[in-house]
Amino acid sequence: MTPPRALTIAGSDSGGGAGLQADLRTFFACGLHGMTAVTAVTVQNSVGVSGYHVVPPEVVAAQVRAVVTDIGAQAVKTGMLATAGTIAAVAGALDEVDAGPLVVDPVAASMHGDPLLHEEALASYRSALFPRATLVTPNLDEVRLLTGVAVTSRAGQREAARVLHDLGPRWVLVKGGHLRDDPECLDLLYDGTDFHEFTGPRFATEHTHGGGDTLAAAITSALALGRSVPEAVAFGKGFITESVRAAYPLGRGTGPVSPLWRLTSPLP
Ligand SMILES: Nc1ncnc2c1ncn2[C@@H]1O[C@H](COP(=O)(O)OP(=O)(O)O)[C@@H](O)[C@H]1O
Ligand SMILES: Cc1ncc(COP(=O)(O)OP(=O)(O)O)c(N)n1
Repeated sequence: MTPPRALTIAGSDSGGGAGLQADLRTFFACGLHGMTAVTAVTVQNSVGVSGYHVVPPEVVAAQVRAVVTDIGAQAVKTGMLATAGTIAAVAGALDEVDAGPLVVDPVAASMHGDPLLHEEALASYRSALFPRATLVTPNLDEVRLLTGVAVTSRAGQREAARVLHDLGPRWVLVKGGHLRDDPECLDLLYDGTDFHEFTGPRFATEHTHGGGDTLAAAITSALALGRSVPEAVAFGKGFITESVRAAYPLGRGTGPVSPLWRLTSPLP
C-alpha cells in the first residue's frame, strides 16, 4: 500500500544529525514516504557549520512542483531556507500546488550559533511565509530575531506567541527548550484564542542536535495522517521527548537526537 507522503523543503546537514536528514529519518520512523526539496548544502559536523552553498531558488521551486504534482504530499515542512529569494520562491511554488498543511520551522542558526539565514530574509518570513503557515515552530532565539521579544520565562512564551500570531500563521508553537533554568521543557501552542501547554521532562544531555527539526517533522507526519494541530503537537512532543532520551554522542562535539527509538531492533 502507498504510504502517506510528506515533503521537507530544507538544507542538507553533511553530519546527518539535523536538516533534511533528520526530517527524512523522522518521516520514515512515522511510517511516511518522505520527499525533499533541497535549499542548501551545508558543510557541517558535530562541532559546527563551516560553510554552505545555496541552491538557486528556481531549482528549489522546481523540486517542489516536480514532486507535489506527480507524487503528491499530504503535508509540507520547511527548515533552512537561507535567503529571501528562496523564501519567495517557496511561497510562490506552494501557492501553485495543493500540498496540505504547512509547518514552518524558521531555522536561523545552528545550535552552535552558526548563521543559516541571511539577515534580510527575516522580513520575508514575516511577510511571505508566515501568513501561509498552518503552524510556525520557532525556538527562543528565532522568536527574538523575528519579533524582538526576549523570552526568559513561561509568561514570556505567552507574550511571544501573541506577537507571532499577529504575523498571520494559523497556529504558533513557542518551544521552550532554551529555558534551561526550567526543570521541564514546555512548548506552548496558541491559535489566537486558546493556549495549549505541552510539557515533558528536561534530560541532562548536550546531545540535542536536530531536535527542532525532529519535532517539526513529527508534527508534519501527524498532520499528513489527518490529525488536528493540537493532536499533532501532542504526538510530536511525545516523539521528541523519546528522541532526546535516545540521543547519542557523535564525533568531537554534539550528537543528534534519535528518531530511531521508534524502530525495532537493528539487524542481527
Ligand atoms: N534537554 C532536553 N530534554 C528534553 N526535551 C528537550 C530538551 N531540549 C529541548 N527539548 C525539546 O526539543 C524540542 C526542540 O527544542 P528547542 O531547543 O526549544 O528548539 P531548537 O531545537 O529548534 O533549538 C522541544 O520540544 C523542546 O521542548
Ligand atoms: C541544514 C540544517 N538545518 C537545520 C539545522 C538546525 O539544527 P540544530 O543546529 O540542531 O538546531 P535545532 O534542530 O535544534 O533547531 C542545521 N544545523 N542544519
